[in-house]
Amino acid sequence: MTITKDFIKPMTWQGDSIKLLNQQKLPGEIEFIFLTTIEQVWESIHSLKVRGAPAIGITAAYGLALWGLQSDYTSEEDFRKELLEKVNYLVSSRPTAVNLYWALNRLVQSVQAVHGVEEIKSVLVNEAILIQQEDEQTCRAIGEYGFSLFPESATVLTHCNTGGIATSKYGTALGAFYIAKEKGAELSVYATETRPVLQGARLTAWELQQAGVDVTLITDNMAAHVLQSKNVDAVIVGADRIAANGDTANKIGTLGLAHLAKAFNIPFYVAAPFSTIDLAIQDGREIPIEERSSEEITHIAGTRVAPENVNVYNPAFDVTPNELITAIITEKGIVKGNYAEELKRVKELV
Ligand SMILES: CSC[C@H]1O[C@H](OP(=O)(O)O)[C@H](O)[C@@H]1O
Repeated sequence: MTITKDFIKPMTWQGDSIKLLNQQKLPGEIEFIFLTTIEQVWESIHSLKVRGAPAIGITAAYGLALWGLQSDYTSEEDFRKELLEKVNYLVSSRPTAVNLYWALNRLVQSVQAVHGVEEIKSVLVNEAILIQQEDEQTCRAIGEYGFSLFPESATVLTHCNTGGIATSKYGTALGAFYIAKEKGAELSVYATETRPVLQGARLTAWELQQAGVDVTLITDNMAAHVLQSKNVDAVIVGADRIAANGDTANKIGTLGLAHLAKAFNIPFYVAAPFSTIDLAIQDGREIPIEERSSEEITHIAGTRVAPENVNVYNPAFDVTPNELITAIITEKGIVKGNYAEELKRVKELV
């Protein structure tokens, strides 16, 4: 059974708007919104209407292209100057996922040798479309490599949401489960709910259920017990930014899972495209960690569950040191060992 036809496209270029799946409404409602301004794109990324490193990169690229089409510059110099200001504006929506910067920078590079405002506008649109198209094949390849690591009828634990809606299609870590389904392999997945935004409970459980993948939802604080007692064969997670030495920023809670996997001698895999690898930074200490609003923690479904004025710390990501990562699964293969050398070598293949 080929499940790919059933994927919901999380974002679609409409020529004068971006059709976006509003992930804040899932799983109860499948709502599409149409973004018509760069400000709406910024807000959709910041408020997690669209989230997932590759997905926010693609959406930001469409946002920049949309702004270009709507601008009325005659001076190419002025247009280019404002273009860079809009890149910085979009990058400010979320600081951790390097895909946001990677996609926007790719658009800027794509018009370096192009001249004429109208020509530049056209190239920006085409490059953004190309990024989404390429991401589909990239994620499928990651899924194929990820699946190759799992034993027959494996039980796997995953964190947050790294599925088709977090990318252009297939996802990264979840891609392995989709490929398994296509190949008739029956995997069992434990999905952690992933407080505070509940990407696991709301999105991963929903995506895998829709795809007919056996998924069991657990709370984050059950992970140790599950890894200790449920014969889990592997842990696989996504990434938002991977430093040159393999240190990986991912959803808060990932670091704890990596230590638990080590303690229980379970392989710990990171699945990510090369657009998530930032060779410009040497190690995880340089990765900016987004801090989000206290309301994400003090409220559940709009109801206050913590006292007024309580101190809150809400980092959206943590950094897993490379020594806790068994392998990094990319579209160009499975990277192991000396990540500083291997990531650089494999990146040259991309
Ligand atoms: C392929 S999604 C990668 C990554 O993005 C998620 O973060 P967020 O939901 O805040 O955008 C999570 O860390 C995933 O692992």
